[in-house]
Amino acid sequence: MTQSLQIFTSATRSPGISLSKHSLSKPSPSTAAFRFPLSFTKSSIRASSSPDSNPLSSAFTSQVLVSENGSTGGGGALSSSVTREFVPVMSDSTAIEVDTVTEAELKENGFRSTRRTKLVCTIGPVTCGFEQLEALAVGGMNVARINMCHGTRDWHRMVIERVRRLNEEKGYAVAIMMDTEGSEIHMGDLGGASSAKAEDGEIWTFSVRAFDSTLPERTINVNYEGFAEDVRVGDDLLVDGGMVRFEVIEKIGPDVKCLCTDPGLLLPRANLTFWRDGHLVRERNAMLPTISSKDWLDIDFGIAEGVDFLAISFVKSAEVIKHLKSYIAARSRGRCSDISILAKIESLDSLNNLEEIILASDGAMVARGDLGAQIPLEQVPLVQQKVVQLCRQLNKPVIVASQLLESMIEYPTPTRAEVADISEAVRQRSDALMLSGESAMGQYPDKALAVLRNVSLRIEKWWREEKRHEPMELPEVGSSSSDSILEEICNSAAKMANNLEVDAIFVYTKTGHMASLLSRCRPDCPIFAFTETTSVRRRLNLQWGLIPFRMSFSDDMENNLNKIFLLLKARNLIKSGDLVIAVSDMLQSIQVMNVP
Ligand SMILES: Nc1ncnc2c1ncn2[C@@H]1O[C@H](COP(=O)(O)OP(=O)(O)O)[C@@H](O)[C@H]1O
Ligand SMILES: C=C(OP(=O)(O)O)C(=O)O
Ligand SMILES: [K+]
Ligand SMILES: [Mg+2]
Repeated sequence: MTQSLQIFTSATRSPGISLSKHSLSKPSPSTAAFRFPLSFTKSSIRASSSPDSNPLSSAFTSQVLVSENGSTGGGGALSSSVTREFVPVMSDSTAIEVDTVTEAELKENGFRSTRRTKLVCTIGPVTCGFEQLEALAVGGMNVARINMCHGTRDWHRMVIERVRRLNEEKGYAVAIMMDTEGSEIHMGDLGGASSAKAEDGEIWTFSVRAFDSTLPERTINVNYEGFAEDVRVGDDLLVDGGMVRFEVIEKIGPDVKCLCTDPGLLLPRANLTFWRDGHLVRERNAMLPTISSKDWLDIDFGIAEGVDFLAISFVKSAEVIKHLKSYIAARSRGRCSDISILAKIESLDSLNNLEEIILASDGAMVARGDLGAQIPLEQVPLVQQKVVQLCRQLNKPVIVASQLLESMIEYPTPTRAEVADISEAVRQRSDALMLSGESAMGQYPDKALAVLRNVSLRIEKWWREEKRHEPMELPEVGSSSSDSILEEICNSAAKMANNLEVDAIFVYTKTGHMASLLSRCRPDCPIFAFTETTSVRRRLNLQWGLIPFRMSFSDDMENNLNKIFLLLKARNLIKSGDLVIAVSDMLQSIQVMNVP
């Protein structure tokens, strides 16, 4: 017996939330008889293939006629034949885009245990191949990050193209995040070496001189011309926030002689900070622009390549984000909503302007690597907690980044402390976790990703089992009355979903806004977000609990629902009797219903 309770708000007609109609109605699948392409395993295709000029899609798709009662005909068995092998092809307007991993996860574990925390992988030399990228996608990568500190633009373009191809051919929605270099002080390349060991008591030269061929022994290039002027004898020079430590002992023109006091491995282009009397010296950094001239060229490159996220390093104020946003809007003539700007919280200045910066941005990253070089290490966990909480209140996605599994760059198993650190980030309900060196140049990128995945799943399960609905205040984020209505609908829908223990929330969202408002509530069930645009689908992939689908839909909510039920049932992603709540930003309503 399928019943649906529809609660309509009549906001478009009268202001405020008034429940003008309560109706019990039966969704009518009989209205939805239409053709749509579904994907099949190779074996089932031979029975019925469709004419298609694309050799790939014709090899993998078939036209299926959905009859009035929702059963399928002409295509062979659907349920058991859908495996990870098939390739979804989405040229038809009545198809639905979902990736094979989501599909397999939903089938294997059911709605409740799909992963809610999203995973970001930095792509580097060990993961830039197509097969390696695919392995990461299969392992749960939601966002691929390219770091403009490293590699050439051609290399980055190649990675972007491969991720695109993966999405197109395999139905993934892996988003691309480009991370700017920023203009803080850092070392140069180590003359081609992948690392150099600095031993206790050794004397190294840090120099702003340009060396034409090979670097002299124990010499490090510094990218910032004022370096030798700015440091003083007696200063502490920290590489990568203290991974290696030197004391300045002598200045000779452009050369600064330093004594190694804490030995360690120097990595190419590592960040440099200097400290005097226990304080970070940052006058000069404060004068450097957040976005350097090289960063602007990289940003142009990112816009041209159509990346989904730009992560801006060493953001100090909201102004730079606002400026960048208007630049992008002008550059892309109105298509500005296609790129989200993430502020990296990694400098002392960003902490002083935290709320303004997050408000101006589309999301934030707790970039613990550099942050730990700018504030005492013991403060980093508290800053993380604060940023994660603030982002959720302001409805901005937040990523926790750096050193989550640092030991796995070299070893196949994580330390217990690393597992505890990941658990804490998941427990804080951050939207996403990020791998850096672990996936860019480590020996076990897939294993590291599996650790993130498994720890996320375990902690999320614990949350649900313990029914730990945190009493977090979610303040209003919008300014207009229609914003308030949407927020109330989402807050109520999420609460109803928890109380009624529904299987999933369905949201139809054009811009993604309503999906993010639901995600902010962190409900117990997953949120199926249906959107019409591929780029919105990709961007939603960074947000907690959202399973993004792309399909075209009409203004008729009931039609949309029936279409979705048919499509998802045909793929065995939902079944008759499942309880769902549906909301939409086109029609301000909350519907509770059993899948017919
Ligand atoms: N595109 C790339 N090419 C080569 N190496 C890379 C690339 N991206 C990242 N790496 C390697 O992975 C390490 C960790 O990446 P990440 O944390 O993003 O950079 P960083 O250490 O500069 O902050 C880098 O130090 C570098 O050795
Ligand atoms: C993510 C960070 O930035 P990057 O890797 O670009 O230094 C960080 O500092 O933690
Ligand atoms: K960077
Ligand atoms: Mg950084």
